[in-house]
Amino acid sequence: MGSYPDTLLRVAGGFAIALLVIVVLRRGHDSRVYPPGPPRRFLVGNLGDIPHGGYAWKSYLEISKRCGTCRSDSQGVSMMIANQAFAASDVVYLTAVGSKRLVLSSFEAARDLLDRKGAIYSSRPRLVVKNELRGWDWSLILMAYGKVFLAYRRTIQQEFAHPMVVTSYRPTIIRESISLIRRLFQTPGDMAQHLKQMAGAAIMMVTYGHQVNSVNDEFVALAEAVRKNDKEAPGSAIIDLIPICKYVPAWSPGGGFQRTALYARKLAWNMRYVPFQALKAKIASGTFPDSMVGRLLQSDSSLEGIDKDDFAMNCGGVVYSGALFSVLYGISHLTLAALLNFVLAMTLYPDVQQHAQKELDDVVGRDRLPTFEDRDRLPYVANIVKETFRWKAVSPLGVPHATTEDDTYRGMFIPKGTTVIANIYAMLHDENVYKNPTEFRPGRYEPSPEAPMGEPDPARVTFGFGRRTCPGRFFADESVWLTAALMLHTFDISNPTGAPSQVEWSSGLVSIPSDFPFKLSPRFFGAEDLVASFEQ
Ligand code: HEM
Repeated sequence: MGSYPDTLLRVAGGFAIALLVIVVLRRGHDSRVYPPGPPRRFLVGNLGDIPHGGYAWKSYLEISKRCGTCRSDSQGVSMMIANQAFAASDVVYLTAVGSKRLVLSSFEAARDLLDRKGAIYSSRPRLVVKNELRGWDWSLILMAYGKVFLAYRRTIQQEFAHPMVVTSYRPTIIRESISLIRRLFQTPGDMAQHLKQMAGAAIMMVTYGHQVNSVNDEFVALAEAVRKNDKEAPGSAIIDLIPICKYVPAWSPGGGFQRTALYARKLAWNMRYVPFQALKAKIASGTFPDSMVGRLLQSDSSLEGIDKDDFAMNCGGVVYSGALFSVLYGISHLTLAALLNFVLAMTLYPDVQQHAQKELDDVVGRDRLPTFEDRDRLPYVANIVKETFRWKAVSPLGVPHATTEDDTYRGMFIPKGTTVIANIYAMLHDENVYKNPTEFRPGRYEPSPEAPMGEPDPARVTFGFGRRTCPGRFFADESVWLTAALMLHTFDISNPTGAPSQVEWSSGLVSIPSDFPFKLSPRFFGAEDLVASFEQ
């Protein structure tokens, strides 16, 4: 916000006050009961409660705990009820300057609303800066619910459905994971770079049929340029709160954001146009690498009036860059974050690692590498992957949904146009569901007297909800599983310092751990040769 000149702020402030007066006047006639929320202040509502300055998932969880003692009165105005001990509220409602937010912090609430009432809980909030000024409305991730959204969603979902991943994408996942392990044997200290390259290369290959051979790849650089230029979280700018400001002309004081937006548009265009054109040129020259974008260019499916080239180009852009996630990192960074969390957990929990390695020795032995065919016979390794996705949420607040109709839930009114935030972090650390949630404990998924079916698979939460559930979840899960199994099989992962690791996770749409001490040592004689001689 500091980058916007004072004039714009003053204009924005004027509009805000006018809008607030209208909102307050209208509230006076409202007799509905809203979900609980912190007390609202005159004119500004919950503006001061809406988390700023990072780690919003923790702040929302605190609000939800406090709001066990909040009640909405019949005027829709929330207040704290002093000295009363209610359980935390898993549904919290905040309003500010005309915007409405509902924060869900239990799986049950997310399932009831986002899954079961998907028909009215599957849109995205209006994003003035990102979509309307910077032109990201082509991106499925940010698209409002409707016919065009459904056309894109159907395609991406089919392209990344489980059978498709198994039959078409596994060879790429295997090739990139093996090549990662080879690089780890050569320069283990560069692990983070190698993991990043692996995750990006796999996506790039299945999307455009393009082989990424180094982190300096030209297409990767285009996405990186977008990331560097586009750091604000979508929906966080003052213009998002007061959309009318978007009409401030570029030549007027405070209109500099228009020029920034134009530049951002150009970068985003290059990011999806350049790899797309490169693929088209390859196809024209007769060297047609199998890829999602290539298949779409050749398909005849109905596209709701969207130009076929635009459709294929936008699908490629969505999968590769992941519009929303590229604000901080590309989609591949979600996979990277999960893998870094896995390695960190192995340095912190050597018993877990040894247990998995014993399972690998028993099932796979030491004269070959684990493959997807071994997966069902390696339940402990599978549980390590589940626990990796639960222990540290890589996308702690997911992507906000928005309602397209008024609704009532547990007798509380939820208006049309409400932004709905699923606090994935809170759900994965819910003590009613996961015992000692901060501990990395893969055994929690095994049956026990307290949980006869084991604790629930975090995948029901990690990848979002309902009609917007992550379509890339099978691809991500298989990539993380194979990499984890190969690393556990070939390396001992340890903390060389012996001292506790001081790790911080970044705040933002993707939460990624900071550097931490680790050492990768070959686990048995011949491990490197197994990897070097591996053929698909
Ligand atoms: C560890 C890896 C990943 C995690 C944790 C993850 C998580 C998520 C989450 C939480 C959402 C929002 C869901 C919602 O709105 O409720 C999402 C959306 C999405 N993800 Fe993933 N994702 C991962 C990897 C991938 C990959 C590899 C792809 C590539 C195919 C992908 C493609 C998408 C797309 C296109 C959407 C938008 C769907 C829509 O708006 O309808 N994701 N992801």
